[in-house]
Amino acid sequence: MGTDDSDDPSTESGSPEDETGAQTDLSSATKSHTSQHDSPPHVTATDQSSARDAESSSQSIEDMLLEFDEQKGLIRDRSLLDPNFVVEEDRIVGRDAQLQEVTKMLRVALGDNRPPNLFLYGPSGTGKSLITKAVCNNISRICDSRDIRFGTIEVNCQDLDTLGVAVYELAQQAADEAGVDVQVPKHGVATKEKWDELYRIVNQHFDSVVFVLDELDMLVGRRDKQDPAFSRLLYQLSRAGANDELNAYISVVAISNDTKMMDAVGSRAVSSFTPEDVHFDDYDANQLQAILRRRQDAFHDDVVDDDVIPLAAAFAAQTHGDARKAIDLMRVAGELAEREGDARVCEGHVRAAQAKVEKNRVLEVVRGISTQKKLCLYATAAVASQTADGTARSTTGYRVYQYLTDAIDADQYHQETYVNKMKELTTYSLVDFERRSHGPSSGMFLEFQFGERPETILETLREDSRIEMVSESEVQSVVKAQIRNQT
Ligand SMILES: Nc1ncnc2c1ncn2[C@@H]1O[C@H](COP(=O)(O)OP(=O)(O)OP(=O)(O)O)[C@@H](O)[C@H]1O
Repeated sequence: MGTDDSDDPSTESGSPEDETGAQTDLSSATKSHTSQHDSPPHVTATDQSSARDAESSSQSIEDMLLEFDEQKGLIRDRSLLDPNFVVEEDRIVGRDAQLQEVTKMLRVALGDNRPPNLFLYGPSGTGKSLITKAVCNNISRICDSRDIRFGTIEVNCQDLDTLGVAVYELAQQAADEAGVDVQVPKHGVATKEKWDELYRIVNQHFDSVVFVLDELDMLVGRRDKQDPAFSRLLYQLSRAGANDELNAYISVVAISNDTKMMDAVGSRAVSSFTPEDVHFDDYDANQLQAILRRRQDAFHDDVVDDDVIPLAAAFAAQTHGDARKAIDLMRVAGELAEREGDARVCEGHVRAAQAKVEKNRVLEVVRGISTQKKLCLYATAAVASQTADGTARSTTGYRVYQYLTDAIDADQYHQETYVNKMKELTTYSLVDFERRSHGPSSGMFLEFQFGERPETILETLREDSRIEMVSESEVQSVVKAQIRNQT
């Protein structure tokens, strides 16, 4: 097998491989038909397979659908490989401390009291949302038996661009949880009316509510950088909980990947929000293996090779131990094996899945960036691909950037602009940096480190026709020379 480009979303529709395949089948079928007239029927293996191919290409869509439907898949329970599915408690591994802390703090809701506000932070895929949901689900179940009307009102702030949209989303989620309709329109009304609607729903239907604001730092809003929308949301919600606007007990759980998010929260919000912090650290490869093993029954019995889970865990641990990535790799590997009609998921499927997942992620980022940013990224990734520790110094990256811009006759920015463009790319978590100095002679520089393999970034960027023009081997020689010159 190997990397299946037809799985790439950019080639999904119109699948060029399928077209080529169909043409080959048709031409060989015609040839064998003609030869039957000219000479005695001597059926070769090629003829047989051509005939089979010709037959299968005349199969109706319905026949094909039914045939695929009858094929035994490898995946038995897809929900276990879905990142949004809340797994049972016995499938949660390596998060005892956080589970205990969050449970201890939120259990106050069971005694008909107000739980504290929480700030859960740590890298993506480290179980912040899972732990919150698992604890809230349990509280909800017990509250039901005690006649306490408990609700979890959860929003992911990633796709919410203004405070008004976020408040409407909260009202919508509250209404869904209560089984009623929101009575204000989504657009064309002041944010104050949306707040009032949220308070109305909460006051009418709940005794106690936990608001879960996932990826809160992404809610920046348009107004001003000093007082971002997430800060205003925190202020308003936690203040409403403390005064008469909300009768129900309110706790706000803010979740973020950005450990510094609280530094950006304005002083008004800090004084009303005052959360208890819970830190989620990276998983190591062993923990990731344990997480995957407890989901192995997502697959039918005995269809997953022994080396699949260790390899998927090792790939996911390479970046920062992201359980979502590990689970995703298992799912994609399983789906690749199914699509290829293989009887088992094996190491090769995991490697192909890794290439595909990485490439898709990089594609997602690079698709929308300017040529200049692509050149900065390409130069830096080219350096990182040649250093022993996979890092790239900004000073070296800039020289390679200069070479690239000369080679394709593009505008050339100053080093400071190159550095700023690279820094902007850190918001996509594709690249990170640290300020460093290797002694007085080297001066200060930024050291960039990539979240994905630099080779994947280079490969993806070479799909840009301007970058493709530059000789790969020449870039490599320039990079090597520049690395040798590093002091
Ligand atoms: N300790 C764990 N045990 C079992 N599954 C886990 C564990 N931690 C995370 N997962 C699984 O990994 C995936 C991602 O987890 P989750 O969404 O909780 O991460 P997160 O820290 O909230 O990430 P993000 O910051 O990106 O939202 C989910 O499918 C979740 O079920």
